[in-house]
Amino acid sequence: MGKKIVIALGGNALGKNLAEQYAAARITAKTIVDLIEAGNDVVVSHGNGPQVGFINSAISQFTGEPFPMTMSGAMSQAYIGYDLQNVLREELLDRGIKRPVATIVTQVVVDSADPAFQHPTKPIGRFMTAEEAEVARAKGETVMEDAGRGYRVVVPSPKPVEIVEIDSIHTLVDSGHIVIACGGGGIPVVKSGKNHLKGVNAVIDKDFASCTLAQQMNADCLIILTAVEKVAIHFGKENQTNLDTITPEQAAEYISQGEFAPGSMLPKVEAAVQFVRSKEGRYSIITLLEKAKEAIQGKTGTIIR
Ligand SMILES: Nc1ncnc2c1ncn2[C@@H]1O[C@H](COP(=O)(O)OP(=O)(O)O)[C@@H](O)[C@H]1O
Ligand SMILES: NC(=O)OP(=O)(O)O
Repeated sequence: MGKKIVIALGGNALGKNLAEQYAAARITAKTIVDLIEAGNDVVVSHGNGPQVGFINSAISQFTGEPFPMTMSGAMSQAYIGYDLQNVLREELLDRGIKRPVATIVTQVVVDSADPAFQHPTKPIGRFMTAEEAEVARAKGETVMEDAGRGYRVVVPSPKPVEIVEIDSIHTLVDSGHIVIACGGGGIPVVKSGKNHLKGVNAVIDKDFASCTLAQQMNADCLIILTAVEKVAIHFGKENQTNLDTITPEQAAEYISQGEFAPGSMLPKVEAAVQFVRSKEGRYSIITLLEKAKEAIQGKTGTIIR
């Protein structure tokens, strides 16, 4: 019997420009359709770290005033979703599979008292040199080093509490649609007044939002696709050791030893552990975009179960 799988695509793994995004989306589409062809139910989510930063700084520069992060997030869901739904549609049709594909603009409720609002950790936009980082700091941005790859602006990243459009996602999935949802972790909103949802200036981590989505969908497996084939301990050092299959307890131990960089690998491993612990039999895979098919066959990737 097929499995229910939530696949989370990394924003950095989707490339730095439209051509790279399209190329990455095509590779992903093949993997996803392989899974669908094998009888699995697949729901897709994606990151937007680089993209939400590009959109926000471009529009803020153009208008001369700060542009809401929520609008930037919504735009990133639309243009990444557009690429993904098109490549998925084409790959499905090429293989003679008739399944509608749709992207849902998704809002995710966060807690306005989440301490994350006081401690920005989510890297967005492009990678900067140390000199560029100083210029950004002087303009009032919070900037952090990102996993040995350069400096990036960081924004608050509250935890997801509730997916607003979850009923629509269920309805579409139950009627056979391939759904792309919770892009960029979802547009962060807080409940305000009786029925109002107010956008907040933050970027939710898509790994945590995908974990929430996977739990709400009662998925068997959460696959997080990124720019490395395996999670490593002593990452970037001479004694780097890649991890194959680990238990959630081992993963938690490595987390407590500070093995995973905050804002990049840490949320992925934390989300994977949270998903695996949420119900007996659930497992999670972290691997490279183009290795997803092999990883699902147990041939590569880091499997947490
Ligand atoms: N312990 C680790 N093992 C593997 N990769 C790590 C580790 N710590 C940090 N990284 C970095 O994290 C990156 C994945 O995070 P990120 O680029 O933020 O993900 P996304 O693909 O979701 O945008 C990897 O490409 C790698 O550079
Ligand atoms: N929103 C988010 O988590 O994006 P990345 O996957 O690009 O970091």
